[in-house]
Amino acid sequence: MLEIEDVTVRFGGVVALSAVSVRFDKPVNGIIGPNGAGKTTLMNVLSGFVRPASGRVSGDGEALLPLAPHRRAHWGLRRSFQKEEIADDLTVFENVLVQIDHSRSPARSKTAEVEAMLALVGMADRAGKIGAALSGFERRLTDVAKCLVGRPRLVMFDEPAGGMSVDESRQLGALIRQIHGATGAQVLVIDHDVELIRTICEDTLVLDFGRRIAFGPTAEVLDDPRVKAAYLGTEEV
Ligand SMILES: Nc1ncnc2c1ncn2[C@@H]1O[C@H](COP(=O)(O)OP(=O)(O)OP(=O)(O)O)[C@@H](O)[C@H]1O
Repeated sequence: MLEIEDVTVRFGGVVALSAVSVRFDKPVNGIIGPNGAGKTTLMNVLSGFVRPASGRVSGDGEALLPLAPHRRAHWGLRRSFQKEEIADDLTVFENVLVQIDHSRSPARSKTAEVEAMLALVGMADRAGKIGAALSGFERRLTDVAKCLVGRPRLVMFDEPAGGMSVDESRQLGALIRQIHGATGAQVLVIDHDVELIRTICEDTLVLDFGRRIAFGPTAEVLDDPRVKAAYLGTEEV
């Protein structure tokens, strides 16, 4: 469970997040809002790139804000960025293995874990392909596998469907739905594709100008007049 309490972030005169509190306790949770609403800032607070002016964050009861970013990774925090981080000269298998190479588990169990996650994302048959030869979608799937090895507890996706076709976005959505069952990790997804959020997220947080304007079951939230008003003139909900 991820608990965010009273988190405020300021960049000079801009209040990017204003006393945001929310408790995510479902397997897959969404964060939506118009441009500049504070979505990425909230993920940056969780991953440790941005230090809030005030507030607390706990994951499974453990305070996360005092932990340096690498300690959060050790705790089980994973993040997939809009632009995937795939090494061009390594194979798909090696790109994923690098994530857990330092762990003390026996080599055989690390290999088995990488193979299992490549099978889950549908890349087992391309494990030997080098990064430079991958399509955009294959890079995304490899990046997801990287997030799933090493016992993740919280996996965050920042616009995972950006640049994907409708079919790829659907496949990615189905994969994201499987993460909790396969690894036990909770998932947080930011995306402008409201249909993706509607399909895969049990609960959704809506931010607007750094404030929480709605939170709860996704269908109810998307039907909320305040949410529709926030999107008016920008995007369809
Ligand atoms: N490093 C920074 N320095 C100054 N201002 C920032 C910084 N990062 C974000 N902001 C500002 O904070 C506000 C929230 O930005 P943020 O990127 O979190 O929004 P967002 O909801 O992710 O938007 P988008 O959907 O466009 O990605 C915006 O006004 C933005 O200009």
